[in-house]
Amino acid sequence: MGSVRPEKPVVGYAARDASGVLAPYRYTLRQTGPEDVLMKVLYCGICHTDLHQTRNHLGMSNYPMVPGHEVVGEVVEVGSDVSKFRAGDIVGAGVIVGCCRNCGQCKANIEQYCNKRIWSYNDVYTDGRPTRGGFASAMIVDQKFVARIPAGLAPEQAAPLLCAGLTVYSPLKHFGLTAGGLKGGILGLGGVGHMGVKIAKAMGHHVTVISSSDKKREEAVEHLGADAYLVSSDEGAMASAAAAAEGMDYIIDTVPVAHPLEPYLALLKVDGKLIMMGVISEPLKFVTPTIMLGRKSITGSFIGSMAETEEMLEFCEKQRLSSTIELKKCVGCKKNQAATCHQRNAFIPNNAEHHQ
Ligand SMILES: NC(=O)C1=CN([C@@H]2O[C@H](COP(=O)(O)OP(=O)(O)OC[C@H]3O[C@@H](n4cnc5c(N)ncnc54)[C@H](OP(=O)(O)O)[C@@H]3O)[C@@H](O)[C@H]2O)C=CC1
Ligand SMILES: O=C/C=C/c1ccc(O)c(O)c1
Ligand SMILES: [Zn+2]
Ligand SMILES: [Zn+2]
Repeated sequence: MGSVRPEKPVVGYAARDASGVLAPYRYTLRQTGPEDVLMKVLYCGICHTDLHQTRNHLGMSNYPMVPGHEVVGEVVEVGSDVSKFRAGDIVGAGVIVGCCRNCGQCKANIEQYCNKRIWSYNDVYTDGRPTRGGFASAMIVDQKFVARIPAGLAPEQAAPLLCAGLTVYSPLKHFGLTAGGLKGGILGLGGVGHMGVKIAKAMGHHVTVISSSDKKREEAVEHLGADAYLVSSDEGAMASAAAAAEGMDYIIDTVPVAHPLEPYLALLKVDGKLIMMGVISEPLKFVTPTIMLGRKSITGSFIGSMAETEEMLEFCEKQRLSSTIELKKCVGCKKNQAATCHQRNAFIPNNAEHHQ
């Protein structure tokens, strides 16, 4: 006998092609299984990966696609084997909603590197259905991939932490870059970059924002608390920074398009790390002396684990860190109440019933 719970009809916003346009799309969620958490979506951040995926930048997009992987919701129903969450809890889900649980990576609690990871959208779930993300009225997620949003974090502020926040927190922890006094660079001041500044500052780092223009100087220095600001096209300023006695311990590179690496490698100190975050499907170039003469590393990192998600959320609560967001009302309900701020967009689909 299967579950007697019915499948839940939902409305989401789907890309039907690579144009980048999203429009209402109706579908059903699977029945709430024993390990499942059904959540009403309250807020969902917009990550540049949503743009890459909806626009088929990676050549792997399947349509219709309901994006969204910075999801905060209220638990509506839990499966029989779920004890950690109950109806009414405020929870979050991110980029990954499944893994094999048996491989070395899964056993080491770095399930984001499992070769059988299941993405929260544009993938196929264990039941053979397409996965659909958080630009929707509701989502069902296995409890392993659900995190509790701490009471001290506003739900809408928490949404971008589930990808952008985690994406910078994880490599700083993994590469041992958490000590106070380190010198860090944040290349690209968008969703991931602005969380990079906040988290690195909270760790006590000296933070330099490296941006493509002068437009975000005030944002970086006055609002986010960056210690220095470099415009990447200002060759004089870049050369002076590279010649500075002490270089940077790390640079978190969030640029989402192909770009030269050598100007940034030049800013690193001996043993410094250029940590690539951007999803770039073209080859990047550099000449080897730029890393050899300083034993520098170019590395990458992919989101973070569920254990790190919980740790990062606690860190943000403790440090009173939040994301900087722009709230957008659901486009479908026509009540456009855009409010406040800069940098990030939050998509608010909890009015999706309006369209049913
Ligand atoms: N590795 C991982 O696990 C993750 C990877 N990503 C990837 O990281 C990248 C950044 O994501 P996110 O921060 O959400 O993106 P945003 O669009 O919010 O920010 C990217 C920033 O890069 C800079 N930039 C420089 N050149 C360009 C360009 N040609 N087009 C757009 N931006 C440019 C801009 O900063 P400025 O104006 O300061 O120059 C911009 O604000 C994406 O490729 C995304 O897919 C995202 C999350 C997780
Ligand atoms: O935003 C989160 C996802 C990041 C991501 C990283 C690497 C990759 O190949 C992707 O398709 C997405
Ligand atoms: Zn993301
Ligand atoms: Zn695995």
